Amino acid sequence: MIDIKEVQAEALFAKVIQGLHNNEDAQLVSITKKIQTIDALDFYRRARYMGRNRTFWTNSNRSLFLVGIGEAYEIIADQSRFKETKQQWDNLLKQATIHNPYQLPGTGVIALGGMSFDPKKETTELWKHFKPSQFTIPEFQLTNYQGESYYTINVFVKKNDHPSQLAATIRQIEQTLFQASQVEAESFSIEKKVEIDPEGWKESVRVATSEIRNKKAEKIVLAREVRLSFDKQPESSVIIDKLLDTQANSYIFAFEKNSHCFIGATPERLVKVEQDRLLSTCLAGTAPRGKTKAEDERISYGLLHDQKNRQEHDFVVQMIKLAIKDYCTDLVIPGEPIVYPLKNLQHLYTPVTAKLKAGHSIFDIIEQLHPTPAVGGTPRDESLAFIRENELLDRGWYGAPIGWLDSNQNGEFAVAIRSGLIHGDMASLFAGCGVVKDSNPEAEYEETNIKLMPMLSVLGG
Ligand SMILES: C=C(O[C@H]1C=CC=C(C(=O)O)[C@@H]1O)C(=O)O
Ligand SMILES: [Mg+2]
Repeated sequence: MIDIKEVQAEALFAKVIQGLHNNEDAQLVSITKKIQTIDALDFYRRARYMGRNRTFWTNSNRSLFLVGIGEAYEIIADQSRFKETKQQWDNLLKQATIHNPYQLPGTGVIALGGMSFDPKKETTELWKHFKPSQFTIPEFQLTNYQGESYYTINVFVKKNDHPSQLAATIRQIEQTLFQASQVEAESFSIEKKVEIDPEGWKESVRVATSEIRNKKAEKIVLAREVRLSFDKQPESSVIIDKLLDTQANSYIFAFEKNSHCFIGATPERLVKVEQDRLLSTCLAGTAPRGKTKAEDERISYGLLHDQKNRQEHDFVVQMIKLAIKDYCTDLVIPGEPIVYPLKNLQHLYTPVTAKLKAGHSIFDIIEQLHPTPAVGGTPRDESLAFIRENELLDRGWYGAPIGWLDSNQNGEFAVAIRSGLIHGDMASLFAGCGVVKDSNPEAEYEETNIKLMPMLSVLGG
């Protein structure tokens, strides 16, 4: 990795091209500069008609926004996807020329992407554009970190590229990206809403409960799908806008792949790493919000003292503790959960902090953690086998790690729940819940209904 201080894009392209030996040789050039603060969603909106995929990401306290436009490079992996993604990323960085004087988390070259929930489950037509592991190094990237904007261009330069042509193309695209134009967002409305086999789903909850009572597993998370059709294809920027307005305390994300867009507002952090500081979260156990303050307090007190929900939560705490202990020191996990309030529901929440041991990366942690019992179950293999066989849907990227990493040991991944896939003028929304020995199919069904609300309400349902 070459780090340089002062740059002119065209001169830098020329220098890098000169250093390439043959036609197969290529190298990533990444240039970051600080710019006047601009709105992340505006930047995303302006790229709408560029014929490039867009990515949007913001963390739950809105201290970081990332927008990626296009693909300068893609890292795709299937088998051994954690190790392979890490290796491809390291190789790319080793050869890259990077100009980033700021070194703040999320600035400079980043990879943004996600994974499928279960690579062993056959991919259906619905998720054909989303790979088992797929990370994009965007061509154009905006990082808003603590209210300041940083702009990055990434170019994968080849031997027979022309520096002046590359620079001219970039300038042309930047005219659109930085032009203060008001892109009118057209509204859309739902024409049809279909729940995919709710009775069949309740039956699968019944079967899971009896497996658990027969000691085949302790917890199994089962998800279901609701399919919507619209009068026209919903534009993702409209949905993001509404999610930003309504879903505080949640990560908001969108990954476009051709005419498909995976989008949502998840409250669940999988892992955040800043240098060697590690944060993870146990989030499981659910209740609705109250209509008045008094009712809300009564419900959260009830949630904190409810045996069934505490058990659901505790499986996650125990698993995360075990999964990361060999990779960390200074591990701190409080003995009691607290309540994490969201707009439509509240969860049991236990924060996890630790120090990542030298030599380990965020990918090692994701590999250990995914899937936690908040989206898979306990024990992992048995619950996954049950889901693979009995669940009535292809989860695709739902329930899986999504996030970003930079070239300075920083990164953050969330668990992609409270989400849906927009495909043409249709959307598939997903919600699941933790089935334990005392689960009641009707109550679990109601729980998935409130988990569908964040997405349903912004889509007009
Ligand atoms: C699997 C989902 O939620 C998980 C996260 C928090 C609470 C959960 C629960 O109480 O069942 C689930 O484990 C989902 O929203 O689709
Ligand atoms: Mg639950």
